[in-house]
Amino acid sequence: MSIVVEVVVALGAVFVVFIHFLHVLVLRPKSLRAKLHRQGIHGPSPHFYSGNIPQIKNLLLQQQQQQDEHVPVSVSISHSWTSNLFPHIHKWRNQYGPIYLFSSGSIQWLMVAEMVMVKEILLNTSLNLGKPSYLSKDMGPLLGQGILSSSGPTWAHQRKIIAPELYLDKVKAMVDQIVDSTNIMLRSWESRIERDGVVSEIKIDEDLRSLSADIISRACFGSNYAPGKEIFTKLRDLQKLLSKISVGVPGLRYFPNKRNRQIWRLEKEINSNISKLVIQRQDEGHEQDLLQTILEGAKNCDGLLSNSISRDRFIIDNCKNIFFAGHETTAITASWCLMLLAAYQDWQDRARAEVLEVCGNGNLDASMLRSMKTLTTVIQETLRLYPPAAFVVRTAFQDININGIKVPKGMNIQIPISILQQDIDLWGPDAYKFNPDRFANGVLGACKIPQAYMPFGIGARVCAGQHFAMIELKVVLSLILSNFRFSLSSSYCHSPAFRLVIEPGQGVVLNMTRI
Ligand code: HEM
Repeated sequence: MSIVVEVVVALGAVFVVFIHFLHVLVLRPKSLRAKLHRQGIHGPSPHFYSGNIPQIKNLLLQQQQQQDEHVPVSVSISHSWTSNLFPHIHKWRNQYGPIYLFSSGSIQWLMVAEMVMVKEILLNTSLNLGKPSYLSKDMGPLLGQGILSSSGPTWAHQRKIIAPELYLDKVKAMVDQIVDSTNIMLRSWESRIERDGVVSEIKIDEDLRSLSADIISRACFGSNYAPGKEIFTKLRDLQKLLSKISVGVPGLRYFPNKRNRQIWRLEKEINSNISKLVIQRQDEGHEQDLLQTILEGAKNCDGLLSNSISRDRFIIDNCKNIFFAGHETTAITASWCLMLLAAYQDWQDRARAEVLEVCGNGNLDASMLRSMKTLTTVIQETLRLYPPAAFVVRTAFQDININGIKVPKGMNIQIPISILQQDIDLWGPDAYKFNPDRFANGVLGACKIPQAYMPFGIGARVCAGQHFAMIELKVVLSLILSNFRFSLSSSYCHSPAFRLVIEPGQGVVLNMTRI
């Protein structure tokens, strides 16, 4: 009798799992797609389990092979890299128009590369559009339910607590700290140049990542920044492991294979290290850094937040979110900027002349940064051609009408920042050229539709750390420019790569001399 019961229970469990997968992989996707097909929106046919991922991988492989055959070995710097990294978007946009459907496993996407609709989506202030749930599920070990991945009232509450701390006034006070951190890196470059003679070949990426981790650790953890930086090193390893997992394919993160075991171990260690810092902080009293802001915000969690996330999750996840959002993005932008300034010596000279004029022989301070107009346009143009975040994503939490299209509840939306920022119709025939002058009169003068410039996103969920990032970039770049002259090394290979962010695939190698 008991065996019969066990068999019935087991069959029941199998049936429930089967129904769940049937719903997630077949019925729900079919129904979502059908609702958009009826409105004339189409796309490539997906496989029921892996969606269009195999087609995407094939197109990437073909693109890679073509490149290997045709591109001369000599260094060539073309800024029109999006067709190499996202050949599927170019192909399907030509085939199905700027608004089309595709699927990555269980996730159904509406690709939107049409500005009227993009504006309506990003400027929409209702809480019916939010972040897709795969961010907190597949990217859970990294993002959890923090500000980056949450939606609705939970997000609104977190934004209110965290964002003001990242705004301009607070960051201004940090300029001295950013200068101190940068000077440590510059002294190490100087010693290398002295050791090598006059010129040193320096691969800058790791140094800039370490610098950026140092800066964000100080902002986040104040004088506890050394253990904070250790946490960030582990988070970087976690990010690397997670970037290899295809999001949306059910179950991939739960197989007990070597990679997943590493992910689980790192997640546990990071969470417990942050908790230790928090406990230490409660014993020791406090300073007004970002962790303190998050801790004080957590005290007021009882209302809105506690229904959806616990106090501990709020603290841990948001520390991880700040790292993820602010560390890699800023370091990579600095790498791209230096690569471009090395490739375009006239711009390097112009930017350096401005920095020297603004700073004179004195120390850099916050008030000087506003006068660095040329450097600002160089950073803006870098972020246009090489935005670290390639896409902005949203999910419809309710059926929602966007510019006449009824987007059904559960549909995800992807907006290709990098492709819109290089669109000839929006930016003119020199869209693929490096021309910081286009920003001489601000974003309004640079593009037919200014909202098409969105390296930091636009609207309610615009990057909370954009001022922080711009200040950090200006300080770091102006200190480098005023201390060194640099050109691209012959070993530099221009190969933008997409690994959660758009980064120099083989790093940036510069020949550096002291001024
Ligand atoms: C060049 C550097 C950076 C770039 C290109 C960048 C870009 C972005 C983008 C595209 C978004 C998503 C916007 C959206 O979904 O609509 C975002 C969100 C965010 N970023 Fe940044 N970011 C940078 C630096 C930073 C820094 C330094 C910090 C913190 C210190 C930061 C904190 C955040 C936060 C907290 C959010 C979430 C905002 C929300 O959802 O309300 N970012 N960023």
